[in-house]
Amino acid sequence: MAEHVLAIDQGTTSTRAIVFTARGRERSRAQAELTQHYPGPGWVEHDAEEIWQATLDVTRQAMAGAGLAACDIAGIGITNQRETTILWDRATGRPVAPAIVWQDRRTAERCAALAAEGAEPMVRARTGLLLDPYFSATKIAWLLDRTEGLRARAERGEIAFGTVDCFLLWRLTGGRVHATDATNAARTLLFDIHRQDWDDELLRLFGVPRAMLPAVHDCAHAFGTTDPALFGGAIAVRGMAGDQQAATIGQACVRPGMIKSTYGTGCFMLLNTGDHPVVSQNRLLTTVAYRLDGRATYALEGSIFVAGAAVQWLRDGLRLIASAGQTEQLAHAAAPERSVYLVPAFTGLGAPYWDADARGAILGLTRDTGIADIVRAALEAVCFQTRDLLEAMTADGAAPPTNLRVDGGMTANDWAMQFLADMLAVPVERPAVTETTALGAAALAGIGAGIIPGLDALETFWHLDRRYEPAMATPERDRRYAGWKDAVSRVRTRA
Ligand SMILES: Nc1ncnc2c1ncn2[C@@H]1O[C@H](COP(=O)(O)OP(=O)(O)O)[C@@H](O)[C@H]1O
Ligand SMILES: O=P(O)(O)OC[C@H](O)CO
Repeated sequence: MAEHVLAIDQGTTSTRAIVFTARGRERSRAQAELTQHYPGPGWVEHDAEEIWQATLDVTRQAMAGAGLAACDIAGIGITNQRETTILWDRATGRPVAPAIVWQDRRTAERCAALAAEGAEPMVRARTGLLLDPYFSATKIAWLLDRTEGLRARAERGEIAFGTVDCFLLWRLTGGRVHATDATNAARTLLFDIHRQDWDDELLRLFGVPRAMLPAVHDCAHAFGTTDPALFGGAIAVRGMAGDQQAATIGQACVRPGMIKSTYGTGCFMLLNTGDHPVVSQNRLLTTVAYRLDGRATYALEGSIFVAGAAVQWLRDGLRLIASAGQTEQLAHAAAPERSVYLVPAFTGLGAPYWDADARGAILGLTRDTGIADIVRAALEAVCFQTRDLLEAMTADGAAPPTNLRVDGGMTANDWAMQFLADMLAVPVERPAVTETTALGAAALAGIGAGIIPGLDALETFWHLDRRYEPAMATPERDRRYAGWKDAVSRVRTRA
């Protein structure tokens, strides 16, 4: 009997495939970097063909690394960067434009116009989201309106829309299946999270033809089987979830009140609110954490657009550092008395500010400011923003957490994790398996395949690697956070 599951984790900066056992142990992995394209200020694009080729390569490598054939894999789980928008020709399977990435701000004006028309309350009530370029709907409309003849073709059903999960499923199944799951659908601005269905009024508002949309299924579902030519035999695709939702599962945050924060390109904090969709009074998002057996579990989400991306910018943009890992040693070396603040609003500000037009700034520079101070400020900014989110969540009525489970590439940085615990005054816990996103997708596939009994099993998969205890005195913590709030107020374009 096949006793392994394979997770495909298609993130913003890389594509990974990881083979897990039915007990959540990693057997092998493969990874490929993804090229980022910045064709204009605030624009971010990916090449969907590159994403597909990388997915094929890493999947084959991970299977070979574990010495497994297609018949040994009980199911594939797909997890993905969310919201990123791909349109393709159903006849050829080829993308008709570059993928517009979740960070892209090109539709900020359109969102502002819709808000001025008074559309936001209805959009919020049905989707749990806000009118922001982050989500897919205005990106789809932008593509339809900017490419000659595309809207008419979409209306005739010749063009398909999908987030990355959906596009990969289409390609994996040889163009036979056009489907997504409820967590990804919930990020489009077109999906009613209460009725769990696409919404005609939202489709009209955003100008998106229904004929483009995929079917929406539970996260553990028989989505289809891969084209046998791809991996030497057909493999069933049995799990699917957006990456932050998959990380919530992988972190075993499967009971109401449990909370996790993931530090990859951006930072996303999700609080499981059970079968109750909590409406935030503090500009957090209400979203689907997962849907199993037709029942949705909801989450309150705080989304920050730039976390590890600030470290990448220091490395690739400014060339202040040679590697992300160097930031730890430099942060230690920075003089503690210097107060430099870096507001990484490169693509606007996400939760709880939602200011698409804000742009980044570095404040508090003096003649003796050095590279180490700027590096430290970039790491601190991620922690300050996490505190912004936690304060919004507790203001929304969440009980103050007893700990925060963290994961993602940036959590390798011990200095940053200690500062995070200090800033939140909450212990921070890093699990032994930091690939929680992939683990969550693998778990969904394992549940779909019947080799993992259910979400409760995730609790037995979770083991602590390191716990960071808060050590900073309250006045110092408050002084530094007040400095951050002041820095943010300087870049905001609206209250
Ligand atoms: N030791 C480190 N210190 C700080 N940031 C790091 C470190 N290692 C990796 N990162 C950052 O983590 C991010 C990669 O994390 P990952 O979870 O793979 O992201 P994604 O899923 O968004 O592609 C990069 O932005 C990188 O700059
Ligand atoms: O690629 P990540 O891990 O930064 O996640 C991206 C998010 O899903 C965007 O909403």
